[in-house]
Amino acid sequence: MSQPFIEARNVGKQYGQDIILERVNIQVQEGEFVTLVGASGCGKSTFLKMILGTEQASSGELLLNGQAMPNEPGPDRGIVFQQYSVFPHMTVLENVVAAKGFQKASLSGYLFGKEKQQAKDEATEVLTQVGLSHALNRYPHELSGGMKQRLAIAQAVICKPRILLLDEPFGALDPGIRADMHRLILDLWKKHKLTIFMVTHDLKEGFYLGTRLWVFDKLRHDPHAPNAYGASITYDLPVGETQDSLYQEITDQIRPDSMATEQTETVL
Ligand SMILES: Nc1ncnc2c1ncn2[C@@H]1O[C@H](COP(=O)(O)OP(=O)(O)OP(=O)(O)O)[C@@H](O)[C@H]1O
Repeated sequence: MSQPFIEARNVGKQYGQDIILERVNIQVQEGEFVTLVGASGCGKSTFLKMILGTEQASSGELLLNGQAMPNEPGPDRGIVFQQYSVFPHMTVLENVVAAKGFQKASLSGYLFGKEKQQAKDEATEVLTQVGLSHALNRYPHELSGGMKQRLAIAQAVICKPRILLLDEPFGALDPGIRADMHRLILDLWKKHKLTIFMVTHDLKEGFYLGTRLWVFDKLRHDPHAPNAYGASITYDLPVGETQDSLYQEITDQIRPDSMATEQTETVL
């Protein structure tokens, strides 16, 4: 097998005395679509932040192409959060052009002349891909939740990341809109040959969208010291094209408190 694109070797993470993650060992090849599920607070977002470069492992090694993961965000890694992270005072087009500008090395992030026109053309192209070509001149407050999330995705995609990190990106959207977003993300994944890591609280969504599903859970518990042990990846499953029998098996096997109690319905 070729060198993994991303590899975690015995990765652990703690904040002060609290152990969040321990003994995380994984290898991921470029082009995989990994979905991450697990109880609230078990460290899924923390793991994404370590790939993004805004958090570092406390122990072990996290590698990108065999080298230490850069300890700051870079254009090769884009992220979309559940809460819409767009600039409220800019139009849809300006938001995406600005995202491209911040990618530039210039301190101001401003683009000028030919470069700016090129960024506008690229932004228009990406906004067409995410279905927002009719809303280029609207402001975020004039957009629906789904449209805002399409905009946030366009901001990430224009930077041409190789890795796209999605932290519950559809959690705030209603089921009908989520089905549209699923189609969009699968299209972008294929078109741009992305490697995706997506946190979701919806197990069915995780099974449907991913090529691989990770369950984060604690293997060790001390009832007197709940933060003495961290979560690991307790299941690493090939998924995709909803495998109903496997889905049922995992639903039955993972601890009842491993998933959020919130019941969300996924329309597939
Ligand atoms: N900067 C920080 N300093 C201290 N503790 C933190 C910090 N960031 C996260 N934590 C703690 O780390 C634990 C894991 O948080 P994280 O957000 O990774 O969990 P999660 O699995 O993504 O949860 P959720 O599903 O609710 O989003 C939590 O207990 C959280 O309070």
